[in-house]
Amino acid sequence: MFASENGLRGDPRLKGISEAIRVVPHFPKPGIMFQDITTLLLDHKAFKDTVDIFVDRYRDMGISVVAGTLSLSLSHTHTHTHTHTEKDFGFREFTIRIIISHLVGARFFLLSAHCVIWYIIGVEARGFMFGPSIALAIGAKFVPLRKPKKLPGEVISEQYELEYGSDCLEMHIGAVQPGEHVLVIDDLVATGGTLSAAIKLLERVGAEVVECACVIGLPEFKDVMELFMNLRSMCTCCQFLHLTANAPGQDATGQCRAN
Ligand SMILES: O=P(O)(O)OC[C@H]1O[C@H](OP(=O)(O)OP(=O)(O)O)[C@H](O)[C@@H]1O
Ligand SMILES: Nc1ncnc2[nH]cnc12
Repeated sequence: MFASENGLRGDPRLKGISEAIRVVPHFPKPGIMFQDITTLLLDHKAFKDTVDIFVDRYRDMGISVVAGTLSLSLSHTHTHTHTHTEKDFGFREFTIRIIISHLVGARFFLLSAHCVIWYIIGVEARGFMFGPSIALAIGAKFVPLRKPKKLPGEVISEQYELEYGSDCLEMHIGAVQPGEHVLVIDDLVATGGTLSAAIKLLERVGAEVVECACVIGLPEFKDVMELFMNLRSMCTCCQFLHLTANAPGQDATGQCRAN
């Protein structure tokens, strides 16, 4: 599983994070087991631990140092190749990673590549709850991807399908420049449609999507792999939590269980 693959095995933070996420059955429509991270936000320790896991990851990649010299000019950018180790998340070659994560039922998804991140991209609305904290901590900029008609400036749009409908993401033109390296943050990946749309949007403006990271992944959505494989950016899906929406041991009040 992701935790053991990525140096988080036995990490005491995982249980607290897992238990702080509520599952609300049949919301927003019958049959959906809604993973509610608002209860995580009420738990200071669990919330901080969640952000810290992301920050630890990117700090280990030296991103805070590079972000300190962040420049919109490509000529001033220091880019390095980062070789992931088992210790710092254990990322392997893309295809292998996808297969492994799906075999174990991935719950924490992280799309990976090998360079320095300049921008954190948050997906409305729940990506905004984690993205800015991570961006501040590692010294990166934060760019919001918003739902339609929310951004006042000129935008580019990308439509996508959701577990319970369809939607559209928009980003200000000029918010990210061609060649810039970005990290996409969201709370959860289900079908992968939202993250795929985010990546496509960023690719259309010439950005390099270094990674996408979510707190929760729903392993029952197998087609997420195919979606990511069709993208230009390097992507993978991994887990550090094991929260199963309708598994035994989870009651109707929405209590989750850890690995
Ligand atoms: O992997 P997917 O199938 O695309 O689903 C995941 C997305 O769904 C949820 O957002 P939602 O669209 O419900 O919007 P919200 O954050 O505004 O509630 C969640 O926060 C992710 O962004
Ligand atoms: N089951 C779920 N819980 C919370 N957010 C979601 N977005 C898509 N599916 C979801």
